[in-house]
Amino acid sequence: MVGSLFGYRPLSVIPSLRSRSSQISCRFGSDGTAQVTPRDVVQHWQRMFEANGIPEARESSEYIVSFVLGAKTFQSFSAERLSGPVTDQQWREIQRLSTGRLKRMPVQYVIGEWDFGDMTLEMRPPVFIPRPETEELVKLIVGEFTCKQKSEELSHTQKQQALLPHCEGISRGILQCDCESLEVPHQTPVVLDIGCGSGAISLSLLQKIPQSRLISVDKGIAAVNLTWDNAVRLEFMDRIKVLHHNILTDPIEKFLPWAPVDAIVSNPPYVFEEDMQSLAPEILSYEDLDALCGGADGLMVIKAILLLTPQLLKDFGSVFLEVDPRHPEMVQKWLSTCPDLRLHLIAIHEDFCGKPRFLHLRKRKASTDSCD
Ligand SMILES: C[S@@+](CC[C@H](N)C(=O)[O-])C[C@H]1O[C@@H](n2cnc3c(N)ncnc32)[C@H](O)[C@@H]1O
Repeated sequence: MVGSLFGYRPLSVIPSLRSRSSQISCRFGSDGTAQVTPRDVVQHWQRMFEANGIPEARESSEYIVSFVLGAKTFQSFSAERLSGPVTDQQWREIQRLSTGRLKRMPVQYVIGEWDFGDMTLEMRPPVFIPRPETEELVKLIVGEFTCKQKSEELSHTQKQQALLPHCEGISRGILQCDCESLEVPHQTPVVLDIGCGSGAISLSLLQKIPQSRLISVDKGIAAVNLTWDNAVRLEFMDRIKVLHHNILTDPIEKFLPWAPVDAIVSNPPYVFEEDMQSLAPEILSYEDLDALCGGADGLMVIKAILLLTPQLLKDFGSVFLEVDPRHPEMVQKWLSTCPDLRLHLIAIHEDFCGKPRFLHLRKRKASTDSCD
């Protein structure tokens, strides 16, 4: 879950901003007044961040300056804009935001927004900031539904000949297609997202699977509110239900009106308790630690999710999970002790660092075995 813009260096002492601020170099405009350009400001704050041991100093400075000047990235500025002046008001705003970064606040919270896929989401502490690897999880889920939708247009024989290679093509991990499940229509899939955080997974699925409906739940009220606000911002309110719900303690009955669902997805808290202290100060000081800590073996919430499947998931429905690289083996072992769940691990996918990161499980039909 630890993505870019998060460093691991210990918090250093922050010297006075005033003394360093006066060191900014400036040019003079035609009227003789001092002019500070975006490039000067980026360099200034980069030096400030470096001097204070702030990780990713250059990127942090560029993001903050770009945000205040109304651009996504510093690279998108024209040469003309880069040499033009920064106004007093902009300079004060950059200074205000950069002061937050000097206190190790993640840039995503400093600027109050972040991109996930091609969507811009509002970010508010302490709601978990979506990590880039989770975009891979979304791609796998979208691939699964695309695969199933295409299957509806083919005969069974055609499916075996044409669809299975397609399925394999969209996976980078192990994949065994469960032929029977390809019969299940998924015209308007209902997906349950457990631990929705900012809404990153839910809203991406709504965007990429146009007929889908999402039930998004989180135990944190700040997360529930942020998911809803992001849904409003992206105009997905009609297709999403956001619920404040703790799957470890609250009764399952709340979900029954929507059950059984076609898929359950989650990027749950999965960090092993003993690894929590080695997380970056940005994470430890600002993000909700309940979004990260998965208990002693990182499996506390993962097991709770899998235990919901008998009541909430359709036969042949899928579960997609983001996990720690040690988890695929542990989950497989645990599932072998729970045959009643009828869950079958069909794929382990790697993240962009080559680590086994995503699990795809499928629920077998009660009295029959799957065909693989
Ligand atoms: C790692 S974050 C993922 C957030 C978001 N899905 C994403 O990928 O950016 C895990 C989320 O699960 C929520 N969570 C943790 N334990 C939970 C529980 N028992 N029931 C419901 N949600 C839980 C946390 O509040 C947090 O928002």
